[in-house]
Amino acid sequence: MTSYVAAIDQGTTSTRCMIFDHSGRVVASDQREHEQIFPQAGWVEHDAEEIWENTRAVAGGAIAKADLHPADIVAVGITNQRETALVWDRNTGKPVYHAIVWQDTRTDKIAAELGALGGGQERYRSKTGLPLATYFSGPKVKWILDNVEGVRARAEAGDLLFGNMDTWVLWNMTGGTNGGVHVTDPTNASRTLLMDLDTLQWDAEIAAEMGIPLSMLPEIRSSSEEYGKVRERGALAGVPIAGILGDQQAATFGQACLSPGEAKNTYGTGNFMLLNTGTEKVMSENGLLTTVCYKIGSNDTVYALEGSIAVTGSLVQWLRDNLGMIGTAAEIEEHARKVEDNGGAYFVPAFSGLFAPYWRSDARGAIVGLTRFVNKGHLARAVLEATAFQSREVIDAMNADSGVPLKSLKVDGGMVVNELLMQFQADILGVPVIRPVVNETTALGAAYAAGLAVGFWKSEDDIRTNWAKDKQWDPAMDESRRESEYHNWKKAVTKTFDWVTD
Ligand SMILES: Nc1ncnc2c1ncn2[C@@H]1O[C@H](COP(=O)(O)OP(=O)(O)O)[C@@H](O)[C@H]1O
Ligand SMILES: O=P(O)(O)OC[C@H](O)CO
Repeated sequence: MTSYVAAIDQGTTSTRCMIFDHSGRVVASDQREHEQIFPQAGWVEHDAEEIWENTRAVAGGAIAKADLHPADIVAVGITNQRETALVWDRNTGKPVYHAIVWQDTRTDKIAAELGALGGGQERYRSKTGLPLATYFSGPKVKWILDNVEGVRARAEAGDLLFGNMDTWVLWNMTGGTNGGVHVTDPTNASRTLLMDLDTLQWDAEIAAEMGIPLSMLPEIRSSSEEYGKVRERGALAGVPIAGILGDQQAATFGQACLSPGEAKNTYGTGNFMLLNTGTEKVMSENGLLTTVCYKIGSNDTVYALEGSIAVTGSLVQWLRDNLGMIGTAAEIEEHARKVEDNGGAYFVPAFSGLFAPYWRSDARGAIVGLTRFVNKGHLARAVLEATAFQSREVIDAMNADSGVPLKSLKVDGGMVVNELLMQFQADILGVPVIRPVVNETTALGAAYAAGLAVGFWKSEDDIRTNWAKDKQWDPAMDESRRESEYHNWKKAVTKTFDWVTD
């Protein structure tokens, strides 16, 4: 009998279930989008119950499309949008508030107040690897406890649970109020500002400073081991859930970046570049994050440096949904191809402030360099180029932190079908850009973590063997143009600073 591994990919815009065979090939997949809720400027929420409903639907959908029985699936892995924070009642299974999404900036004041206790934005960096910014989960949980009526008392009474979306999906898949497992993995926990990067345990002192009861926090287990089995009524009934990786770490694993010095860049809602630094924890001096890359069972923890960019693909969505300038995301390339260059226009999408390498929550988006000459094609180019310029900035930071210049870049994610963007990325970096055959590296990485735990794949060598190149773009821009374009971009970025002054 042929066996398979399934992965649930709970992303920012949609939830997918994918089924993989032993060669890492996609056998079937199903996907559902969920609503993006914007209650006010800077706030972004998700309805966690809708997400759980979608998770059940796509698990059933993928199994049906593949015409398989749960007994054909040897393990399931979970991967997820990271940092997005949810608090729910362990007795009823009901969230006390929507999930607060990673892009949400409402915790700006909380971050500033915590920083004022001493050490400013760097207060928790030595323990957690992270700057004190709106991006991470801890302050989002504090906001819920401080602002939703009656919630703090319920949390202190031990009735409430916190989780990122991995934990919410796992708890529900393993039975919810009927014996649900309340667990996370170190890649997700390393995005909360609450986990000590050395011990891989919650830091009681930081949790106390944020007023978060330890009883709410999930147990931190490895990224690859059996946490429990899918509840009997589920589409994957009885299948062991055996892998959890935050989506960007999952993509790093799925891209076979398994040795120190190997890196990938994922182009989705935002962009996330991760460089495997091995068992060494490198502390950035250039605005990058230090994060857990993966921890496979009882093996040593592998760390990564990460350059997180909040807005890349979501800028294309914004053009489509808010401006109606394009009908589909793919149309942006058609418009961009009608012109030779950006016509002098630069679009800095600081919609959630700026993440790496700036960490400026006071920044807001700007289009600069406009003249009467600029047309729709130039703007389309400026939108795509923004992704490539932002990626160059994090790669420069990575080169500076690691001391080893990147020789080539492995890419994946929804935007890498855009050929113009990929060529411009190679041009502006001056190194080749390489796309793998299986672009669904996020789900694949979670499947690998689960499959390794149950012996479906024997070792990381199987992952290396399965990886194959699909396409490569080589730099074709001359050095002086590359540097002058990049110089203009850097100047454009400075125009977004100091916008939010309250
Ligand atoms: N042809 C394209 N050109 C540019 N951007 C695209 C294209 N197709 C999809 N995208 C963008 O890719 C993103 C979706 O990528 P995906 O990896 O599925 O995202 P996520 O996992 O973050 O939900 C969307 O933001 C969309 O705007
Ligand atoms: O869901 P994605 O692919 O947009 O990824 C979101 C990241 O995990 C946020 O840190």
